Amino acid sequence: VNFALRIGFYYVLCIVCSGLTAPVCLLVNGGRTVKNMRIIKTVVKSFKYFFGLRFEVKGLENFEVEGPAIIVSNHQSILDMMGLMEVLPDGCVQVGKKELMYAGTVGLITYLGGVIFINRKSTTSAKMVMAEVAKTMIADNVKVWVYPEGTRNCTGDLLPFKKGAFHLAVQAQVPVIPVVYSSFTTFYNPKKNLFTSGKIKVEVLPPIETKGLTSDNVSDLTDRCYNIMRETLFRLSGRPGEGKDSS
Ligand SMILES: CCCCCCCCCCCCCCCC(=O)SCCNC(=O)CCNC(=O)[C@H](O)C(C)(C)COP(=O)(O)OP(=O)(O)OC[C@H]1O[C@@H](n2cnc3c(N)ncnc32)[C@H](O)[C@@H]1OP(=O)(O)O
Ligand SMILES: CCCCCCCC/C=C\CCCCCCCC(=O)OC[C@@H](O)COP(=O)(O)O
Repeated sequence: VNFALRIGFYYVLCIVCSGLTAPVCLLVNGGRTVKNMRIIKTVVKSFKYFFGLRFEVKGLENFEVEGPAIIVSNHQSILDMMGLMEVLPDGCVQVGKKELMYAGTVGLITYLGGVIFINRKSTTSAKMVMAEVAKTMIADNVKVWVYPEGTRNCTGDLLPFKKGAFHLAVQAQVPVIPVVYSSFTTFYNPKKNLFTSGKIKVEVLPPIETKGLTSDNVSDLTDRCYNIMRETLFRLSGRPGEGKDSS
């Protein structure tokens, strides 16, 4: 019951705050633009106090690359939105599933914030959207945040990475910046109805350059990021190597 109440409250908070923030975004910035993320971020950063969550962030200076970049991070839960806003650099949009667009006021606020919507069921259309993004991120100087696991996963390990983020980085010839959040399993587990207060360690890792790489190198780049992020996840979560073989 406690779990349902807390998660329910989170949903209500998201829906109500989106409804209140949307008109502010419209008044200040006039429509769909990444500038709205600053406003959204300010609102969302207060959410953690309601749930007793603390963030310990390291490596923020690694976001200070010149020009655009692809940011990749692990995706555990809808609660990630708080962790996202905790560190989100200016001028950064996220790639999200298109279903989010229809989530009422939350859909509206993600639209206004400039979230790039993709249809995960159609590789062809997702690739087309991503190719377009590769061009516009240079022109508009924006960073793009992608969850390369492609779905939520709260097992304490990483799912295999989808390659979209890395194709994007190579096509735009921009660095990849990995961000890792420690495992939520000690304080959040929907299967066990667990959702207590807790501490989340966040580490922004050094940028990985892609200058000169071609589509032939995408698989290697993906594996490299995966391995670095998995090691970091285990280190931050204090469970070195547990789960699968680390190969
Ligand atoms: C005030 C209150 C506010 C409250 C509220 C605020 C909220 C304000 C924040 C919102 C925050 C949102 C956060 C959302 C979070 C999600 O919604 S996460 C879910 C959606 N995101 C993703 O899925 C991103 C990751 N996925 C990808 O990048 C995937 O690669 C794609 C593009 C979807 C394609 O998927 P796929 O076909 O399943 O996968 P994949 O195996 O990668 O590709 C198949 C083949 O195509 C190739 N390929 C893939 N992409 C490309 C490409 N671009 N070019 C060429 N080839 C390609 C691959 O290499 C592969 O070929 P092989 O190498 O196997 O030969
Ligand atoms: C017409 C009224 C409809 C009302 C519907 C209201 C729904 C309100 C929904 C959401 C409140 C929480 C918003 C947090 C946004 C975070 C986005 C997110 O983390 O999405 C999950 C997605 O990345 C992964 O998708 P799957 O794990 O594959 O699934």
